[in-house]
Amino acid sequence: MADAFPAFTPVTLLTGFLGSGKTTLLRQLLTDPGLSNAAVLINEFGEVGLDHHLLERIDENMVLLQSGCLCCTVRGELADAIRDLHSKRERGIVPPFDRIIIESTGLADPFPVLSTLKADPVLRHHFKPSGVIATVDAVNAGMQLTAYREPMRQVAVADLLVLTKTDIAEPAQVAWITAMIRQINPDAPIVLSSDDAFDVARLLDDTTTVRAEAMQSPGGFYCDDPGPVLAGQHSGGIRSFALVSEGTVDWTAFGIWLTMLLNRHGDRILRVKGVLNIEGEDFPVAIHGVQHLVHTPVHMQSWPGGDRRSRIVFIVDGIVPAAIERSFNAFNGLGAAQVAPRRVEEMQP
Ligand SMILES: Nc1nc2c(ncn2[C@@H]2O[C@H](COP(=O)(O)OP(=O)(O)OP(=O)(O)O)[C@@H](O)[C@H]2O)c(=O)[nH]1
Repeated sequence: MADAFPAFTPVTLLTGFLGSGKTTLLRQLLTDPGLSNAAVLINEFGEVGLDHHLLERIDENMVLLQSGCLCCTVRGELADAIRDLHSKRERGIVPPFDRIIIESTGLADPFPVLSTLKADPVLRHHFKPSGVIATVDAVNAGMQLTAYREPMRQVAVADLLVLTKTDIAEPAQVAWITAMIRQINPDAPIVLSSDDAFDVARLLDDTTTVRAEAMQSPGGFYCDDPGPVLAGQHSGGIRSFALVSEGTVDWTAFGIWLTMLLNRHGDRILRVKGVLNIEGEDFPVAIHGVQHLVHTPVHMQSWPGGDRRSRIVFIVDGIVPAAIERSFNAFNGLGAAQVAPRRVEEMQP
C-alpha cells in the first residue's frame, strides 16, 4: 500500500472571495480523469454546509470542515482531517489518494492555511504545498478588492489566478479587474475561465511553485509556528446566518424577493446561496447570489443527504439578520404552503 501514493502528497489550495466560483472550478477539476484520485477538503463557514452537496460528489475522500473559517477556528481541524486521511490511506481504509485539494471559505486568509501544513510535524513529512489557485469574480472583484482585505490577500498569494464570470462581465470591466489584480500580484498567470483555451486539466500542472513560501505575509502569519488562533482577524462586521424552512417555497415569490433584496442591499449582501424545496417540484433548486448579481438557478438531481428542507445561507456585512428574515417571511407568505423558517445560526467569521 505504502508505495501506491507519493512520498510527499501535493496539496493544492483553492481560494477566492465569496461566490467567486471556487466550487464551480472544483467541480470542473474533479471531472478530469487525472484527478480521480484526489482527496477533497471543503471548508464551509457556518452550520449549514452546502458546497459539498452542490458538488454532488460525496465519498470517503471528501471531508467537510465546518463551523468556522479554515484560517482561524478550523485550523486544528484541518490538520486533524489530513492526518486522519493519511492514516486511513496507509491502512488501506480509503482509496490511495495522490493529491489533496482544499477549497477554503471565501473569507479565508491563505497564509495560515499554508503555514498549518508546514508547521504540523506529521503533515510536513508526508505532504507538500503545491500551489494556490485563486478565483477572482470579474463582475464583483472591483468592489471586493477595494472594501475587503481577504480577497486582496488571496490574490497576492496566488500562484495562478482564474478570472471567472468573464462571460457576463463587460470587456472594460474585465480589463479593469485584470489591471487591478496585476498590481497586487504582478507575475502569477491569469487565465479566464470562459476562454476557449481554458484547460482545467492543466491548471494543477501549471501550479507547482508556491509563491507564498517566498513571501512575508503582511500579518506575519506565514511562518513555521502557526501561532494562536486567529479568530476575529476577518474584516469587521461580516456575519453569517441561515434560514431553514420545513415548508415549500413559492418560486415566483422567492425570485422577486431575492432580486429585490440584492438590488436594494447587494452592496451589503456578500453572498447568498441555498437549496430550495420549490412548491410543485420533485427535486431541489440551488440558488446563488453575489452582491447585486443573481446567478441562474440550478435544478439538482437529488435531495442532498435526503434532507428536503429549504436552506438559505447568507453572508452579510452591516445588515441585521432579523431584517432579512422578516422580509423573507413577508414575501414568501404569498401563496405557498409556508412554514416560517428558523434562523439557525448567527456567527461572525
Ligand atoms: N456566468 C458565470 N457564472 C459563474 C462562473 N463561475 C461561477 N459562476 C456562478 O457563480 C455562483 C457562485 O459560484 P460558486 O462556485 O458557488 O462560488 P464559490 O466561490 O464556491 O462560493 P462560496 O463558497 O460561497 O464562496 C454560481 O451560481 C456559479 O454558477 C462563471 O465563470 N460564469
